[in-house]
Amino acid sequence: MPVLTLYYAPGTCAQAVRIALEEAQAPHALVRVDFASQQQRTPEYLAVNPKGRVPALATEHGTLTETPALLVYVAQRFAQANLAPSDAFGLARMQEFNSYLASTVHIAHAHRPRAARWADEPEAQAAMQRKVPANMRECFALIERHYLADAAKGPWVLGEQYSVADGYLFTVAGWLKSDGVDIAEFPRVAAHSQRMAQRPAVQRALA
Ligand SMILES: N[C@@H](CCC(=O)N[C@@H](CS)C(=O)NCC(=O)O)C(=O)O
Repeated sequence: MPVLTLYYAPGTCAQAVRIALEEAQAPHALVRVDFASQQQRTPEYLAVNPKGRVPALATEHGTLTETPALLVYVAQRFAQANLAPSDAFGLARMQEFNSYLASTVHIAHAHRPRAARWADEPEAQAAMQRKVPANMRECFALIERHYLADAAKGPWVLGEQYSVADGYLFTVAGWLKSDGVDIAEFPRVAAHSQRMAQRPAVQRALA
């Protein structure tokens, strides 16, 4: 019986953690949370994660939430998989990138489902949804010109070293289409996603 259990829903930020677990070849169980039936708001699931969100990762020490925390946990627990830099600066750079995705891209993307709950305020709802593509473009333009600017450093977010940040970028880039943005507008992000799609661990995580 695996010690780790990942609570996830397909297409969500939990995919980044699935990719990390697959890359680490970490024994784990999966529990799919059914958003269609609002399972994330049931008392049973709120007992797992009081925030009513995925991902959540149950461990023998307790349950962790927040994607960047889960990613660094998997990287450090399965250190032999080399999914994070071991030096202080490199690790902080990876955390910087993951925090950027969580605090900007994720928020921009989440405006669409959150607006759907504002049925009693149709104008505010429409205004919020209209802004999603522009907000996503702003976030990805920064990723393209800042984090992926120097392709000569290597194919991954941190350069030569593949890390859990790559699975996170791949996951959020997968939201562009449904948010009304063509990934081709960001050629470095598009090339990164193509490289990611070829990794066996990513293919297992998406299966
Ligand atoms: N800050 C959290 C955000 C988690 C989050 O918002 N997850 C979304 C899926 S990507 C979710 O569970 N949404 C369900 C809901 O809001 O009802 C993280 O980084 O893990």
